[in-house]
Amino acid sequence: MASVPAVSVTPVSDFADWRDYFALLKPRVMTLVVFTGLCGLLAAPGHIHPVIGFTAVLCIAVAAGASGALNMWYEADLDARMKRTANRPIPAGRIDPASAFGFAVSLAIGAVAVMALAVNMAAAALLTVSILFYVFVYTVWLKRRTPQNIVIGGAAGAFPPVIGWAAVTGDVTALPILLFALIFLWTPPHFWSLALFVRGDYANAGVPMLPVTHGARVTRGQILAYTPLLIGVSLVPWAMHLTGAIYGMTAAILGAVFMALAVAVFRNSATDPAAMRPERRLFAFSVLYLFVMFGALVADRWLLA
Ligand code: HEM
Ligand SMILES: CC(C)=CCC/C(C)=C/CC/C(C)=C/COP(=O)(O)OP(=O)(O)O
Repeated sequence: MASVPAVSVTPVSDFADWRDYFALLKPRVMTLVVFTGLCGLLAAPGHIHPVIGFTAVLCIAVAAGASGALNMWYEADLDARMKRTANRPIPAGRIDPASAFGFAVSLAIGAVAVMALAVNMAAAALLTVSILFYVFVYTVWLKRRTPQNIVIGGAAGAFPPVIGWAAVTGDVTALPILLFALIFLWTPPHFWSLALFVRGDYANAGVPMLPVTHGARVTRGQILAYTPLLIGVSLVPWAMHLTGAIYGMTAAILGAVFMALAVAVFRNSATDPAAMRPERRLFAFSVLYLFVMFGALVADRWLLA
């Protein structure tokens, strides 16, 4: 007798729950966005009521999450072709694109509206620019067109400390502009070190990331070229006496480590991701670097004030 076929039970994970909506917000990347935004706010001169300050940081988090969700909505086709992203809620079929789009647009509009009403117009305007930059300039316009996508489009991720600062002061002065430049110059080594060891994914999806279009050697050279620029800019706030010794020493020490790791990447000639330990180390360190640098900025302002 033929055996009875097993009844197919749809796994619970095929249905969206709150965790899938949360995943749309790219929560891991958001940690650093929130931290740099909070540090921008804490480093700014003047006073902000703690509830308003909390609201401003929440708006930055929600807006960053909303633009991450819009990025996932727009790129579901690419995400489906990459191992790292294939299980995201939209390509995996757990959230339908229309629901994701509605969710993301509502959050983005809500975040800007609350920032405008509860905090100030300068912070709301900067928040709007950063959302539009991530969604239109990076995701829609540049990502599929040029290996410079993350250099130009990456500026979106440099806005949070400027927004945090503007939430307190209502304006933008030299220090927040330097913090913007710091993240702007940090993004290429951050991303290209990762892109080297996940190059295959981007090649499969046809995304023109630098290691795909110009190979590992050029990418490693570009990482090495950006690192001294990053270190140079990181020291300017201290040289201009906009920050104190804690920040200055942190920038010097972490900058030296960053440089040593970038040199190790440059000296590596491996093309097999399994032999890209220097690249993995630099990527992991890049995240720690930004956390510690912004922590030092706040420590300076509050401990040495
Ligand atoms: C265009 C610029 C950028 C690109 C293309 C990029 C890309 C990536 C990718 C693909 C990952 C891998 C892990 C993941 O999918 O979560 C990652 C990790 C990460 N990125 Fe970026 N990134 C950029 C800029 C930024 C910025 C500006 C920040 C924050 C200031 C940031 C913070 C992080 C953090 C914290 C992680 C680690 C997440 C984890 O623990 O897995 N990134 N980035
Ligand atoms: C306040 C505000 C709106 C902040 C902007 C948020 C932000 C951190 C933007 C930086 C860009 C970023 C994380 C790109 C990720 O690349 P990707 O989207 O190509 O990554 P993926 O391959 O993982 O989808």
